[in-house]
Amino acid sequence: MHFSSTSQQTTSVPLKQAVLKGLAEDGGLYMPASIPVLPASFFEQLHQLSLPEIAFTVASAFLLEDVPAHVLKPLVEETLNFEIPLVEVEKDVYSLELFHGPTMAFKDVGARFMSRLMAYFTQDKSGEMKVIVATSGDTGSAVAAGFHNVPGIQVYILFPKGKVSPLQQKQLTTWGDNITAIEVEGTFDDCQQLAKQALADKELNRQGRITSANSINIARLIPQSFYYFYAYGQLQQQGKPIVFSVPSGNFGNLTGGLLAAAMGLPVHRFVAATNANNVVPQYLQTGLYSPRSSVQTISNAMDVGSPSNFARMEALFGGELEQFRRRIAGYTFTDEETRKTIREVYRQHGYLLDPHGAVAYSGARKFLAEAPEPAIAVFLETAHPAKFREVMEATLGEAISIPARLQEFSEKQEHIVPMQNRFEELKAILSQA
Ligand SMILES: N[C@@H](CCOP(=O)(O)O)C(=O)O
Repeated sequence: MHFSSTSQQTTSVPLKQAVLKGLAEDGGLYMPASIPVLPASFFEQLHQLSLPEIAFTVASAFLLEDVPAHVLKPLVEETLNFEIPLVEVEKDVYSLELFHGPTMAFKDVGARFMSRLMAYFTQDKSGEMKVIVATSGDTGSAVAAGFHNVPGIQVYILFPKGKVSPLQQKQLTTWGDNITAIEVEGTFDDCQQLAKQALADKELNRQGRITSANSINIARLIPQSFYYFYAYGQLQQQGKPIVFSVPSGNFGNLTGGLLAAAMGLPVHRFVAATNANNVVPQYLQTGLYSPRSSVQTISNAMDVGSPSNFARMEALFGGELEQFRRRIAGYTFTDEETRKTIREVYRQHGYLLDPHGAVAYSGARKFLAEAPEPAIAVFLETAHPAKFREVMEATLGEAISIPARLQEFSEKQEHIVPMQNRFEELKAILSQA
C-alpha cells in the first residue's frame, strides 16, 4: 500500500517511508492512496470478535504488504494489552473508556502501536532516530512511555509552558534517559509548528533520521480507528443508528473514526465536540475555516487553534462542505458548561467524567436531543479524570482518588529544557544530540 500527501504535490510513498518521515515533503499529511473496504462478513461478526482480533483485521488491510502477519499480530496484541470498556452512563449514552492504558489517555493506543511499528522498521539499526512530538497534555507522555529506553531513539517532547495540568506535566518531564522534555513559551500550536519545521529542515534531516509522533504520522492515525469498530460491534445488535461523539482538538481521533467509516463501518454520524477552540464547528456552521491562536481552557488537551487533521478530513470529503456536514455535526461548549456537566453527571449517574469526556458527553446529548430518530450515542472518554485533579476537585467540591500509576509520577524529579518560541533554539537542542 502506498500513501499520498494531502497537499498532492509529491508522489505517493510506501508505508515505511510515510512512517519514518512523519510528514510529506510538501508539508501535507500522509493518507492511504486508496482506502480498503472490509468485507460484509467482518461487519456481521464484529460483536463476536475481541479488540485485538478486530485491530489485526483492520491493520492488515493497510500494513500486511509491508509487515508480515507473524510480526503484525503480536504487535497489535501487545499494543492493546489493556481493557477498553464500554460503559452505559444512561439510556442510549455510552462512554468508551479509552484511558486504561499505561499513561491513562487514549493516546496510548496510537503511541504503543507506532513505537512498535517504528522499532520494526528501524531494526536494521542504521543510525539514531529523533522522534519529535508536540503536546497539549496527553500525547507527550504516551509517546514517552512507548519509546522510553528504546535503543537508537531519542524523543523530544515540546509542551506549552503553563498550559498542561500539573500531573500531565509530571508525566512529560520525569522520564530522563532518551526522553527530553522541552517547555516552550507559547501555545500548543506554536509547538506543533516548531515540530513541523524541524521535520522539514534540510540540515536536521542531513544529521540523521527525524520523524513525528503526533497524529500527523499515519502510524498514529490507523490504530485510532480500531476502537470504533469494537464499540460498534458491541451495540450493533440493538438495531439503532450509532453516533460517535469525539472530544476534538487536533482531530486525529475523529479522523480515525472517519477512516473506520470509509472502510465500511456504518456509523450514522460523528459529533465533533470542542471547547472554545471551535474552528471546526464554526466551519460546519459558516463554511469559513479560520484557524487562529488557541485559548486556554479546562479541557487543555483540546486547546488547538489550527487542527492538523483538518487537511485529512478535507481530503476524505473532497473539500466539500456539504460532505462534511452530512458526516459530522459540530458543537462547542464553554468551561462553565463543562463544569456543570461534570457535576450533574456525577450527581445523577455517579459517573465521573474528565473535562474532555464531559465535552464529548455534552455533544452526544445535544445530538440526541436534536436527532429526528432515536439513536445510540457513544462518547469517547479520552483521559482519566485524575489527570485533571485540580479542575475536578474545584468543580466537584470534593477530593478524588488518584490511581497509583499517576501518583508515582508526582513523586518524581522533573527535567525540563526551557525554550523561547524560536526555531533556531529548537534546532540547536536537536543538533546537540
Ligand atoms: N491532544 C493532543 C495534541 C496533539 O494531538 P495528536 O493526537 O495530534 O498527537 C495532546 O494531548 O497532546
